Amino acid sequence: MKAPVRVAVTGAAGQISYSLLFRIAAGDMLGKDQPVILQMLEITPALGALQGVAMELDDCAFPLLAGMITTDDPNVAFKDADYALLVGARPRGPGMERKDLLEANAAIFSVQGKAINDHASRDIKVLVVGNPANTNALIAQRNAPDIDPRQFTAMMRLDHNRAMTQVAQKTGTSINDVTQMTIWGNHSSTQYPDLHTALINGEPAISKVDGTWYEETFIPEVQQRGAAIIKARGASSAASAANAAIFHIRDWALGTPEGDWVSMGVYSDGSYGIEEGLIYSFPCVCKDGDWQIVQGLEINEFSSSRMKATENELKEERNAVKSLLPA
Ligand SMILES: NC(=O)c1ccc[n+]([C@@H]2O[C@H](COP(=O)([O-])OP(=O)(O)OC[C@H]3O[C@@H](n4cnc5c(N)ncnc54)[C@H](O)[C@@H]3O)[C@@H](O)[C@H]2O)c1
Ligand SMILES: O=C(O)C[C@H](O)C(=O)O
Repeated sequence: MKAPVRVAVTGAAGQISYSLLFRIAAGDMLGKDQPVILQMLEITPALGALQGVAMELDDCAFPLLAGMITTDDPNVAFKDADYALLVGARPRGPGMERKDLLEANAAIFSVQGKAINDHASRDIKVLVVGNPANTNALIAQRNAPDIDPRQFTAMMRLDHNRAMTQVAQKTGTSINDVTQMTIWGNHSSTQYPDLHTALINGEPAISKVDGTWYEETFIPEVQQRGAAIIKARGASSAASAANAAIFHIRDWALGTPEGDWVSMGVYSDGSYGIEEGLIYSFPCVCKDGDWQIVQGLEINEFSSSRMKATENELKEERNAVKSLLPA
């Protein structure tokens, strides 16, 4: 058996975590041979509910669950953490855009970035789920100057999975036939789900669908899927969000399948002309616990303008939180 790793999860009494924690403890994220210690953070009033979640985790008798910490202190939650899933933040309600949450949520991520900087493992892998995820990831990253910025990522995997399912259903194929999907940009309604890079059974996906469906149905449906879930369920996505978080960390830690890639919000190095330092979603290949942006994809004029629009939104969001971004 391997030595246990420490996994910090924030918002641990919330609805996403109610699915996420149990799957981490079951080994779905880091493998069936990797024991985990869960370090669960909540706000003080939610500690009672968090205790109930910890009791349920106990009652599962998970062989891989090597320990648990419940706390309202970020310095305790992130102590020596090897992984951090930053879920704790307010979700949006009907009629809101995710960036409307910036005011309520941004400060959480500066505090947590500092705590990660001061207490976490130097090799920590951070995934920000709380919305607006990309800009919250930027805030956490900028408040953790002693940690490599490449270790802060934002969750785009739910959008990636949504896009794969939409195109598989449209073309009467299986999810297993779809590869090389790409979501560019922000986890928001400006994101650009790009079918030009995707393949269905090894052939260009764009050649299997008509252009009107692509532009007028596929793109807006993927962009608006979060809002559609809120409308249908009366609450934002939870189990599918937890699943996307599991897939994101699993692939980052254990690698992406040969010949395929995933979409991750990562620190831009200027690839594809996207401003350096933004947390922007790119197609990424993961290997040996590291990610690389897929290079050399052909970008047509349509794609280029969509990629720019979502980049511009990220710049605006960054501007709105500049007081939380140390120089
Ligand atoms: N990136 C994505 O694809 C994606 C998908 C789904 C949801 N989300 C976002 O994830 C976030 C959580 O969603 P949810 O449905 O679990 O919400 P929720 O309200 O059910 O749970 C959030 C939890 O976070 C806790 N919390 C608040 N401030 C905290 C802090 N400073 N430290 C620790 N915990 C804190 C709350 O007490 C609550 O228990 C929301 O912002 C939502 O919009 C993102
Ligand atoms: O849409 C939301 O606000 C929740 C989440 O980001 C989602 O995409 O389902």
